[in-house]
Amino acid sequence: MTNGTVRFPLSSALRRERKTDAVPLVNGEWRDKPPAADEIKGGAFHRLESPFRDWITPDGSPGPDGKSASAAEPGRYELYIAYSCPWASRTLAVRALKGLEDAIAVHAAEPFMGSEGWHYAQEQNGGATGPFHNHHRLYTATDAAFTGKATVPVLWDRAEGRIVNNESADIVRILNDGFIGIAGNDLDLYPEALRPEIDRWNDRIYPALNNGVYRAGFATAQHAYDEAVRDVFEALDEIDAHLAAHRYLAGEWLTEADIRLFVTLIRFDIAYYGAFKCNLRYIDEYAALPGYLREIYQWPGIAGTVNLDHIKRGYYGIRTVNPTQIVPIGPEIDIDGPPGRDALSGKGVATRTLT
Ligand SMILES: N[C@@H](CCC(=O)N[C@@H](CS)C(=O)NCC(=O)O)C(=O)O
Repeated sequence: MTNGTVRFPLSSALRRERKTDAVPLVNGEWRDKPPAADEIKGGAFHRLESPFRDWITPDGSPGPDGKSASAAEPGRYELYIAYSCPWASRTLAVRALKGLEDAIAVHAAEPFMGSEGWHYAQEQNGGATGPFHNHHRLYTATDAAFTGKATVPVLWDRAEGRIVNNESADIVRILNDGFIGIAGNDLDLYPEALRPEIDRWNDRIYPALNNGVYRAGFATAQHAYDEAVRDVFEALDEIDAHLAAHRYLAGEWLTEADIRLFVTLIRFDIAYYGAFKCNLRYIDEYAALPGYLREIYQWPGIAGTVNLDHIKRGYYGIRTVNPTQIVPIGPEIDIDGPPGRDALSGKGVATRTLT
């Protein structure tokens, strides 16, 4: 011991290794790494950027900011997801709301990652890629020398055998806008007139809540955990007060911002409270949030995108977070009861003309 500091030569060697080599796929080769090993800096969790960011548009013309795009076609694109994952779940929710179930097939991974990351119970046949079990094959089929993480969700192009996009925030917009004439309806979860309001909520909710719970759960330093949990509950308090007076985040219309909030709320009491130690309060203890959560859960199509068993097993199965991987029995949550929000005026999801 020197100057009150205990030195662990092994752990500093491990830290050095992490800097160069902590992602699971290195030059296309898989190495077994615990989730988030590459994303902890100074005890705090910093999420990596998603690398595949192409677009799909109705006619293949470039996407937003001139992004390279291919044309929407029924049956050509597929979603690879895990029900435990909130990022994947928001793409599933938008697929359901937009009536894209027949046009875009879904492949659901097993609820938690094994030594080769996300994997599928049955063999998958990703078009040109052929049969595979492991999700990382989608990444190496797209780029044989890929270095990084093999995350869900993936929006996959069967025709070209490659990942179009692996950023859920993009995929939500692609599903909303890219499949006009193929989607089962004309609903618009990101209407022009509400964009500033939606963007404001997204900017509030992503760092403090959607990613805030991960910053709490993956923190390896007390200060990083404390800060993250404070952010989580400050945001929940503010949103609860807002939703006591407004039906949805952006007022009378249900939008993309509500879907982004929903996927975190539905995981909160059964997973984040325990596994990620976000335990100042349950969602169920708030005034407006429980009814709001029930309303969105009971929205046509949404309950089918939620698998509570996978959520619990997914989070309590994360090795670094819960080494025994024992899944707790409780708490029991009531999401089928009446939402009780009819006193607040709401118009549902807007159509493209915001009628
Ligand atoms: N920015 C990505 C994040 C996706 C993500 O982190 N997914 C997690 C599951 S919830 C994952 O696949 N992690 C794999 C790993 O960390 O190796 C998105 O929103 O699409």
